Amino acid sequence: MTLSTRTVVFGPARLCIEDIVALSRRTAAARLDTDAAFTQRISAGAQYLDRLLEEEGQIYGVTTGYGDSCTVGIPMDLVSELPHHLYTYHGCGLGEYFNPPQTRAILAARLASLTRGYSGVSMGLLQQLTALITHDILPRVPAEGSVGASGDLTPLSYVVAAMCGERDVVVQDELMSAATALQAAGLEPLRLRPKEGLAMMNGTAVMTALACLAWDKARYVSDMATRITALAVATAAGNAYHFDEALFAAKPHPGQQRVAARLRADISDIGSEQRLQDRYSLRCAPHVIGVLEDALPFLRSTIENELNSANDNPLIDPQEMRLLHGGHFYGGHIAFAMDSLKNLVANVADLLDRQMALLVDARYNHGLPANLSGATGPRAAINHGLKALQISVSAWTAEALKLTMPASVFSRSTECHNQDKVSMGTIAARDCLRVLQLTEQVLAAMLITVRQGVQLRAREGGATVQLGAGAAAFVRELEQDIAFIDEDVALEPLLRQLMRKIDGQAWSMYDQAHS
Ligand SMILES: N[C@@H](Cc1ccc(O)cc1)C(=O)O
Repeated sequence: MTLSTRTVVFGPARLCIEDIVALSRRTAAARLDTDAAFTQRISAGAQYLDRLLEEEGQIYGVTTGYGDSCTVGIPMDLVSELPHHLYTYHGCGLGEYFNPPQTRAILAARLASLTRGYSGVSMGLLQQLTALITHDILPRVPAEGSVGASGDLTPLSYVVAAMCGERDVVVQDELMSAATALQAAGLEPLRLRPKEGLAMMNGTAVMTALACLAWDKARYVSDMATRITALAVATAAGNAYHFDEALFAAKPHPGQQRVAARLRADISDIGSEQRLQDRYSLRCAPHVIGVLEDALPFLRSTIENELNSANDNPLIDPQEMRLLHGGHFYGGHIAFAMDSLKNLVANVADLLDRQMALLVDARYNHGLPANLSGATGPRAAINHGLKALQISVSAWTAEALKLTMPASVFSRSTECHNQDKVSMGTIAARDCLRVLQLTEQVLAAMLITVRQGVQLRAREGGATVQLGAGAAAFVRELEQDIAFIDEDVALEPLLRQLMRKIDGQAWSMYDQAHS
């Protein structure tokens, strides 16, 4: 495992999506801020809570039961056991487990919230959570069971349980008990102080972590879809003038203008158009990808505001010595961000699916062979080129589109009507990641398609556009990975290899100054 020298410092400073992504990929290390003002703030919060307890004030979730059970008083001699009960009875998650990068992002997002200094947790708890990240001890967290509004209670119960030496973790691909992993790393199981169970669980860390990863993937999808569009126009012998600067100056969406500018840099007309106006999947590509591009800065600020928020309950203000009871675990902003993002991304998948439909169809591709098959002579009859790949793209696109139903509108009253309105943000974020995965599959297929198409266009003639330097270099890179297809070949291994490269964002395409 290679950790770069980059370190993400958890303290008062604002974190960004890239910090969480770097921690999830283990290209950065984590540490707590050592500034005295920060450590004093954390200790002051814990001490204030102790004092409140001594005075036997009523503190939700400390001297009361949880949620609707807040009317139940907890006898003082049982207060210390309460936090352990919280994670224990929430140990009812099901479904797939979050993968290692997702789990790392979850740990980091929870730490980001607790280091706002409003949660009344001890320095020891923050250190234990940081230690999980540093030693890459990854709690095994089931993905299902959060309504995303009492926080991600159930999935986060697996994080706090692991910190206490309970349930299972994965360390370097090996499944083991948390107790064994803590011991091997020289860490003591944590004994929770009052309120610490709530502080760990009563927040939006799971959906926020997934949102950071989704945003990062979506930004890359936007770039790749733009570059692929340029190569699709080149393959189809389409027109670059649809992306004219004066044309786009007349419609002032900056993201859409940026996509058009990127297309202009990638392709320029060399005359003799085949068709005065290309079909929408080519001509209106900036109008589809541009919506995603325009939404990204807004979504970033929403996701980062949540990431840098104290999103538990109750909050403890150590400066003003106030206990604030509220509902900051409600993930409405992330639910909206993820419901929106999955819609934007699925529309891009659909755009690319339509482009592929044009390119493989000899009725629309301006003189290229059916299915973009490279076979010639008698062997052309038995070769079917990209026929099946296009069918797969149709399936992946349909599945992505099907998942765009918003999750947030499925709010339902739960927990004896205490949680009578909930965000469903975690479901939205999981849907969004699945839509992204399907869209990346479409991207992988389109890389094969345009790589094949650009060569066929050169072979068949009738080119109407010339590639810019960036696009031409990209085609040369694609040629390293993807062989020209003349004889039929099973494409799954190649698709998987391309998926890995897309996930690793192996190609850098455009200047990122604006997102
Ligand atoms: N989110 C609830 C707390 C809660 C915790 C655990 C539960 O099982 C239910 C509710 C609140 O702060 O009001």
